[in-house]
Order: sequence, then C-alpha cells, then structure tokens
Amino acid sequence: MGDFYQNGIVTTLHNLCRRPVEELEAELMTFSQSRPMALVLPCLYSELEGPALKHIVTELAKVPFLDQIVIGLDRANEEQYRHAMAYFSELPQHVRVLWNDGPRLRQVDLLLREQGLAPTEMGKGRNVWYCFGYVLACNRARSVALHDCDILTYSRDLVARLIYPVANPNFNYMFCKGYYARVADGKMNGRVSRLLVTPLIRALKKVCGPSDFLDYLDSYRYPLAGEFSLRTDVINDLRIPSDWGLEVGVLSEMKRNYSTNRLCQVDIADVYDHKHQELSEHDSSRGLSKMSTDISKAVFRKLATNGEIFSQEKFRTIKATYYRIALDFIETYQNDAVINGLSLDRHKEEKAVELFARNIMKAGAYFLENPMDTPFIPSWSRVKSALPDIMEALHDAVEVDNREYRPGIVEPS
Ligand SMILES: O=C(O)[C@H](O)COP(=O)(O)O
Repeated sequence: MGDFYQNGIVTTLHNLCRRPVEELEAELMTFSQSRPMALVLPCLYSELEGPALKHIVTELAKVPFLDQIVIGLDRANEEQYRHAMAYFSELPQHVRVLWNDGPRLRQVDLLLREQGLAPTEMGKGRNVWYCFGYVLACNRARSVALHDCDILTYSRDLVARLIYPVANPNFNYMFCKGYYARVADGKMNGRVSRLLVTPLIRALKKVCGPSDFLDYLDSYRYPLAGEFSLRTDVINDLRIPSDWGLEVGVLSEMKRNYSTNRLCQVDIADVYDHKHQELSEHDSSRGLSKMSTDISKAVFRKLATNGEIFSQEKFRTIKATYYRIALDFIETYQNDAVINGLSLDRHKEEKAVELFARNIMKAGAYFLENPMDTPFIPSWSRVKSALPDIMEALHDAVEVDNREYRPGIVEPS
C-alpha cells in the first residue's frame, strides 16, 4: 500500500485500497454508455512469438467495457499478418489490426509522403500515430488507452485503472499517465527512467534555473511509462516524435495544450516487468543507448522552444552536473533496494550512467549542429487540412485488409 502524497502539479491517483477489478469494471461499463472506450496496442510481429502477448490477449478477452481494440502491427509480411489476424481473433471486442507494412497502408503513407506529411522514421511513434489516426477516422471512441505488448506481469486491472480517469464523465482529465514501481525478480529496473531522466531533469534545473516545464516533467512518477490514456479530442492537435522521444514528447504536448489540472497520473500495477533491452554500449543506434540520446534531444529541443539558449559549454556543465547527481541517485537507489531486500548491481548502474553522460553530450552536439532537425510527425488536424479525404482512405484501407485476411477466408488460388 503506497502513500497519498500529491506533488501539487499534476494530480496523482494512487492505489490506496486494492479495489476489486470487477467493481471498477462495473463503473466503467456505466461510463461506456456515454463515453465509448478504445484500446490501442502498438505491436511488433516478433511480440506475437514472445512470452507476454498471449497472456495479455487472454486477459483482454475478459474486459467488458472496451468497445474497440486497435492493434498497430509493425514488421509483418503477408503470412505474418494473416497469422496476427487469427491470433487476435479470440478478442470479443471490435478488433482491427493495422498492417503497417501492407500494400494498402503503404499507399496511404505514400499519399502523405507526397505532401511531406508522412512520419520519416519507422518505430513505435509512427505506429501509435497511425493507430490514433484510425481511431479518429472511426469516430466511435471518446476515451482511448494505450499500452505496450511486452508486459510480462499483465492483469486486466491495468487497463481498467489506466482508462478510468479519462472515462469517468465526472472527472475533468484530458490525459492520464500510468506509473508503477518497475521491480521484478528481486531487482530494480527502469534504468533509463531512474538513471537518465530524473537526474537529467534535476541537473537542468540547476544549470538552466527555474522552469515550469522541468518541474512539470519532474512531477510524473514514471515519465517513460509506455502506458497512457486520453480523451479522443486530444489526438487532433498532438505532435509526437517518431523516435524514443515519444513519451517525453507526449508529456510536453499535454503541458503546451492543457492546463495542468486537466492532467493526471495513475498507479496501474503493483508489479511490472517487461522485455529488457540491452544497454548497447558499443552501438549508439540501438538499445538504451539510442533511447537515452533520443530522450535527451527531446528535452533539449523542448527547453529551446521555451527560450533556453544552449552552447557547447552549457552542455558540458549539464553533463558534469548530471553525472554528479546521477551518482548520488545510485546511492539512494541502493539503500532503497537494501531495505527492501532487493539487489542492485552498482557497477552496472555506474556504467549506465557513464554511457548516458556521454550521450547527453552527443545529443547536445547534435542539437547545436541540427537545431531545425526535428523528428515530429505532423498533427492529424494539419494532415486533415492538407488531405481532406485522408481519414476515409485510412479507414477504408484498414477495413479492406481486415476483411480480406479475416480467419476462415480462403486465399484465392
Ligand atoms: O523505462 C526505462 O527506464 C527503460 O524502458 C528501460 O527499462 P528497463 O531497465 O526496465 O529495461
């Protein structure tokens, strides 16, 4: 059982008494009459072969309040898409699988590309963006939740608690971020969140001075959580980065577009474990190395748009300040681990911090050299104004794919 502390910036909705999921679901069923709900699942084909997704699907099959489930499938060929359609067919909700690499959605992408409006990088940001576009095109859901497909400790409470704050018509929230303690197998995980994001924010506050944006970012208990929910209207004006800056980018957009009393965070799980990526010390285009660089760039970009002026000297100071603060954090995490009987490998933690410090400098150098190079995907409202028929084209492409590859449909010889 946790505390009931409020940070005074975004509301925190705690898990104070382990309310039975059936009770939450009964309430959500009532809300769904006025606010139909959708779930978006960005997914890689490889996750269908991994250990987490089957259980997620089994749990979701029991969820009564979701009207619609939209699965964005990346890196799948035709045979794999067919398999995915069968795989998700046990879900009783209105289910659509977006075959992002299929010819029909490629054609939609081409239409956007001709106008310079298509996402430039492959990845989760792009996948989520297309799924959101499809949710808008369907015009069914009023509230949408999103979570990853690699959660090993999934139970259906997670989606109920995640969507509740934007589904309850008596609440005023437009956006809700999930949080949890990322502890599994006797270890504290969440390396980028603990060892990069929090110490970097604290370092930036020291070097750049007071900042509403940094205080705001700091008020999220797990800023990198892949789980969030929002009211459908929010999607129209959302400009999200296509790289690992996605989570920080979404939080920045919410602060820009809404007052903080319309934003909240919710405790969604007692335990949370997922697929861990490697640190990738020797290849900065992969793993946590790439993630830490993309996130640092996203934070610097945002501060620059708030008027912060960066220079190489300033980045050097940020790096040095970050490094000192991160080392102090390791001590704090270690003591927290010890009192809880968890293990923490201090050497590995310090190696991660050394890599992240180098990547902060790299991200800074990249920003100075390419200040206008932003990985943002345009908002759907801009896309709709440039291409008024695009929603229909996206909707039709998804419907035809899903009809053609429905299980039981015989392939033409
Ligand atoms: O949230 C994070 O910090 C990153 O996704 C890495 O998570 P992990 O250390 O749990 O793999």
